[in-house]
Amino acid sequence: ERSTSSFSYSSYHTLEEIYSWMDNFVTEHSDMVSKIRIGRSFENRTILVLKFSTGGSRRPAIWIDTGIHSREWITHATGIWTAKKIVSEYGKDPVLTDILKAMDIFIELVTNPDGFAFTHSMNRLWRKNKSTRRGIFCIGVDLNRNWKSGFGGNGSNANPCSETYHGPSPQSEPEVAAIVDFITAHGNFKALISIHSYSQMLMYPYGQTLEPVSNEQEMYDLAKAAVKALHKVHGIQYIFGSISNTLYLASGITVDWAYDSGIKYAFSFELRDTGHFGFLLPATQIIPTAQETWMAILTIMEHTLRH
Ligand SMILES: O=C(O)[C@H](Cc1ccccc1)CC(O)(O)C[N+](=O)[O-]
Ligand SMILES: [Zn+2]
Repeated sequence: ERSTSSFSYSSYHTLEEIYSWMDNFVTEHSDMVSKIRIGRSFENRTILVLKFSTGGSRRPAIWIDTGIHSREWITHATGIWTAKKIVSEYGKDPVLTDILKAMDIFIELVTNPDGFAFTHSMNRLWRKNKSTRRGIFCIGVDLNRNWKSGFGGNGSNANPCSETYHGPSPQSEPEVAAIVDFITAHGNFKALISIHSYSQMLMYPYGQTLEPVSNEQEMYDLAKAAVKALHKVHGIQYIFGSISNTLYLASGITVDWAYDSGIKYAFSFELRDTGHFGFLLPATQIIPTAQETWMAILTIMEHTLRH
């Protein structure tokens, strides 16, 4: 494909189609968008991040990742639509324009490329990455349990055959280490949004404990405002709160690491639906889901800009 004009934002795509779209997208928006390779996956696929910037150097930054769990296809599709929305709205939407005049946005669309390829080739419901180790007879680590904060705690599993296997050590997985190294080296991230599906929830740390974060009231109020903005678009109801309170204990997760690393506005979405289709959400819901999620993301980004 030579241009993004033939790309369908209302369809699910393969890894190759997404990587090809990224190349065309960067070419077509080279004034604002660049592509950064932050590492390689276990099976040696390149791990790519899109950077949206209108200038400056090392501006305060916002991180968005989708697809850390490979079967959650609505999240990659939402991320792609969001990338297109950012370049379309700059200079039009005053809030987004203000954000991009002061901050940079980084989006990692395929955070688990090996798992994603596997959901297309062999097992649509694969969740983990595809790492293997000598003497271990089950494949893959849950990349949302492999982070340093609370590693190995309740809400993660030491059994390699578990869907929530935390791996042999924190950041043992190249897909996690690549993000940790990139965000740590950058050193100026103010917000992190890690997008999952499904359940229709907007959550914040901690997952590892029921203890509230220091800015719990602020996070609660921001999540409430974001969920309200989301609901206004298509009437979809989200619940919100801390991960441990709203969902269950989960240890070694992305947003607990981000929060403990000083990224105070760390959130995790669970997109549509509430279980009717689950991970197999029909493609007809991609654009409606992305449209409503955009309003919540914009709310979080604006708060980050202004605080
Ligand atoms: O267990 C998980 O990692 C997510 C819930 C979650 C999401 C963010 C931080 C901690 C937990 C649930 C899901 O999105 O993976 C759906 N699922 O259980 O497959
Ligand atoms: Zn998930």
